[in-house]
Amino acid sequence: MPLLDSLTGPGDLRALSPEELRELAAEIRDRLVSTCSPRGGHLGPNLGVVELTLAVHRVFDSPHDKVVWDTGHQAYVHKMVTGRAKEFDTLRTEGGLSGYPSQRESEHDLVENSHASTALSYADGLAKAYSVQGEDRHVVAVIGDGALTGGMAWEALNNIASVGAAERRRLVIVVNDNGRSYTPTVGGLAEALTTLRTSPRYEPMLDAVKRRLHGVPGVGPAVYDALHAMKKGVKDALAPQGLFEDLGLKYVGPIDGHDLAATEQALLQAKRFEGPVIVHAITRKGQGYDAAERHEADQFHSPGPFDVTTGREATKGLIWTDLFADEMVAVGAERTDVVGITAAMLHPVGLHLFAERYPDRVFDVGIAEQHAATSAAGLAMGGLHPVVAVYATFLNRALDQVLMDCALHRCGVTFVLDRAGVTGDDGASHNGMWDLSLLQVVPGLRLAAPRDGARLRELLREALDVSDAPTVVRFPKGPPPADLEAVDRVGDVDVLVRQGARDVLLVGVGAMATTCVEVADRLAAQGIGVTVVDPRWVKPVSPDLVGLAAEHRLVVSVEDNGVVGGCGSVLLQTLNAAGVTTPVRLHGVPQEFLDHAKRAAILERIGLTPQALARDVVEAMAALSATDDPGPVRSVGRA
Ligand SMILES: Cc1ncc(C[n+]2csc(CCOP(=O)(O)OP(=O)(O)O)c2C)c(N)n1
Ligand SMILES: CC(=O)[C@@H](O)[C@H](O)COP(=O)(O)O
Ligand SMILES: [Mg+2]
Repeated sequence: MPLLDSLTGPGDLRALSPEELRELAAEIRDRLVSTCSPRGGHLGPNLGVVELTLAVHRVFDSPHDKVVWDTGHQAYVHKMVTGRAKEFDTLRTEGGLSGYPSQRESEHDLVENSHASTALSYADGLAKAYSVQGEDRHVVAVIGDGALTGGMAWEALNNIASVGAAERRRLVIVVNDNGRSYTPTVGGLAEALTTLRTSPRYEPMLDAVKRRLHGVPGVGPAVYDALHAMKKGVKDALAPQGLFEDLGLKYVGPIDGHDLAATEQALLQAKRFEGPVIVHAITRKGQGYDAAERHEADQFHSPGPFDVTTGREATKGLIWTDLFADEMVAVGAERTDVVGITAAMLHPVGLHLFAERYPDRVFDVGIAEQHAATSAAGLAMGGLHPVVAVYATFLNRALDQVLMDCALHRCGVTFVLDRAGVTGDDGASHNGMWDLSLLQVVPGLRLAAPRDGARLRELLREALDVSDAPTVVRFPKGPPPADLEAVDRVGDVDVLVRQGARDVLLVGVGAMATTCVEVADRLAAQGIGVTVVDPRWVKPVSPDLVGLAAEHRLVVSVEDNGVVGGCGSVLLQTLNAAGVTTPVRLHGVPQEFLDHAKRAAILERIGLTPQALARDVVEAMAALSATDDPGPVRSVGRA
């Protein structure tokens, strides 16, 4: 049996010899590659933390000591060594292991949120809790150099470094510094880390002294502390004043995060400190798998399925992002005022082609969506039209900036939200099911949801023509449907199907318009008259949509967003305010945290399929015909 499969928990690691640890690290890497090959996953980040994870779990005593992983995408090794190696082949499959920590899976897992830059805040809270309760526990937070560019991390560091009580907080911050988010990490912080990373390696010299002293009778902590004091002097002489020491934080490193003994040594040293301490580990994303190490775009940050031997990824078909990327290049040639902003995701959000063509007109702000939004307001005030391209779920943390910096000042900023709607594989905190609800509260903001590639191009350009309010264009993960031409247009509402009597008005939001057309086909077979419309701009609600609703017996809205506060809810409110009494049924994503699974499987489970929707409409029409009342306004799923 492979050593890896014999592990029952982190305690087993402490009994392994250096040779066995090297063998285990190799087995882990093989398992990472073989498991990610057929299904994709965060291979690069996890290959980079094999030794670091082993060291953390050998030096600290999880779950008594708490280990927090920032973003959590690099916790596969942690899962393997905390008793889940045998089921690791179920990674990111429905009902199997999540791709992020999961409290339901293990007592060793704590933070499930995959939004970056939060680990230090959790750790600060945990360390305070244990200090207040007088509990003798360590808290270890592992945070990447990319996540360290996020504002929350610095809010936390400011608190962690506060003098006084901090001395009693046993908090070890491991900076996993591989110099990259997807692409190389940007900004002054990154440059400072690079300086530290490349500073004269006073560590090796010091380690050489320690190794010689190791095992010498009488050489104990006091000697090591004296060495540390000496190191302080050496470091000041050889290495730039610590970025972190200016904050008053103890700093250990930089160390080679792939040298297990050195990493353990540094963690042991940190463990002996009473107060917060930073261990700066230098690692390499993709370490140990040539195809990942050589992958120039992002070192296999999150590849799709790939061939183990060649490292070649399965060809990805056309996705919505590609259409956006292409249109931005075209816009860039026509509009010199248009600039792009990414939060450390240049390729994933599709700004890479624009950046290649117009390198001076794209700004990578690091993992800093709040800064992205407000700096966009500044860019607009300065006479440009910024396009802020982020994944929908990551805009959540910048709601106040959209509201009080962009909208309050009527700034012409366009937010392009990729991965809007159910994304699936990455679990609850990645589904883009919040934006259509959250953004409804922003006065003046205009929100568009294209149903296909042609409308994406149209609506992006319409958004760029709005200079006195923020605009939003949102689209889902994966391939776009075929272009679907309107058969008519009522005001600014596209009519996609008009068949039979005006029984049902099906309002398809964004990509759900195609689904609604398929629903109409099923309803026709039942003799139910249907009009399918695509509002294109879902905020504000078009008066033409209100007029259409008034002409029908039943309105059914369908959106790839949470049902609470989404487009359907707002349409209902608008109809009520207009005195239109046509009953409305809302279909959307249940207002819940959804477990990971494929997008299609989740849409099936929550009833956002033509079959399920058609069934519901037939039931409603039957009820309407019987009692002239289709039953209470229903939102699919639990609010
Ligand atoms: C708020 C937020 N924005 C963007 C992302 C997407 N994202 C996931 S991992 C990652 C890069 C993280 O870099 P780093 O912290 O250095 O970890 P590494 O992958 O290098 O181990 C990004 C941008 C996210 N998870 N959360
Ligand atoms: C961890 C993280 O936030 C990203 O790496 C995300 O998992 C990528 O998602 P896509 O695969 O949809 O680009
Ligand atoms: Mg990194």
